[in-house]
Amino acid sequence: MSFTEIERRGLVMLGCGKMGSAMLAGWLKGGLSPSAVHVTDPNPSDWLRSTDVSINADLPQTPAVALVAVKPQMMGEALPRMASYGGGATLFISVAAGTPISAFEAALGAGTRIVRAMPNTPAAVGKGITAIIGNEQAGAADLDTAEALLSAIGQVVRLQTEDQIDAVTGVSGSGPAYVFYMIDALAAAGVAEGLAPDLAMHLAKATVAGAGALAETAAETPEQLRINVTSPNGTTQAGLEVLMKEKGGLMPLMRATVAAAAARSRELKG
Ligand SMILES: NC(=O)C1=CN([C@@H]2O[C@H](COP(=O)(O)OP(=O)(O)OC[C@H]3O[C@@H](n4cnc5c(N)ncnc54)[C@H](O)[C@@H]3O)[C@@H](O)[C@H]2O)C=CC1
Ligand SMILES: O=C(O)[C@@H]1CCC=N1
Repeated sequence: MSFTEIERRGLVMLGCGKMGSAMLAGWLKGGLSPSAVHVTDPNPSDWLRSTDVSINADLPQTPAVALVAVKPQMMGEALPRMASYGGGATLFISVAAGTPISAFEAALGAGTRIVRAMPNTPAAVGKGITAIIGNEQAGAADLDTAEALLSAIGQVVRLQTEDQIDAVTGVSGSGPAYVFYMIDALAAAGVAEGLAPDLAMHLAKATVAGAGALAETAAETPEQLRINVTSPNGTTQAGLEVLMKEKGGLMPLMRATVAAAAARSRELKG
């Protein structure tokens, strides 16, 4: 399967909210024809309506790909609409947290090719990272197709086992939210030190974006990059003595944060 086939047979999206829209924005930006995309969503956003994709209209009979992007809690109600695509002709890609491959196999029937994926919202600007794992029916070509599609919105990593996806969800699926909160916290701390809110937010956003870009591209480890900022007995050292406290510092806090998210992912399986 290739993008040509997606253009020819269509891509159906079941649900197109925040995550679906982030992915769709990336695909449209990457050159996917809006006419190839068919969205089923009872509550399409203004942004979605502003695109030229087909919304809540007739669906293709055997689309190349069906992307499932509804909340796990809506799955039972939404998935039966896709049942006619089960059995093998259409490749299913689900981004739903918590919903295991076995639930799709039960709803869509034996022989259905399913790739479970965990993306994140920086997909909207082509900077996402998505982890994927396929079921037994999904062959190498299906994983290649999923990877090609998801590469249009950022990086793709392949998992060895499905249970890894709970930890992935806790780290990179939910991770952007932690970083956005860190931006808010950094900006609020700047305001508390006397900066105007706009300036503090500008500094916080640019610092997180710049540090992220440096961490991703530099040859040095994040640890070394941190050391490079830290002059002996200087300002950073004073700040890090608070942030790196063994008890109550960022390390145990992040450990507990990711553990809670991963535990919720496991819980959603029911
Ligand atoms: N938001 C994020 O950062 C990420 C979300 N996910 C997963 O993506 C999925 C969607 O999450 P969000 O986009 O955040 O939620 P959302 O609430 O923004 O989007 C869900 C969409 O599904 C639609 N919907 C509800 N019932 C439906 C039905 N019966 N048929 C078709 N569409 C229906 C809603 O109208 C909504 O537009 C979830 O399963 C979530 O676990 C995965 C990774 C990251
Ligand atoms: O919060 C959630 O459940 C979804 C999954 C990962 C990010 N958002």
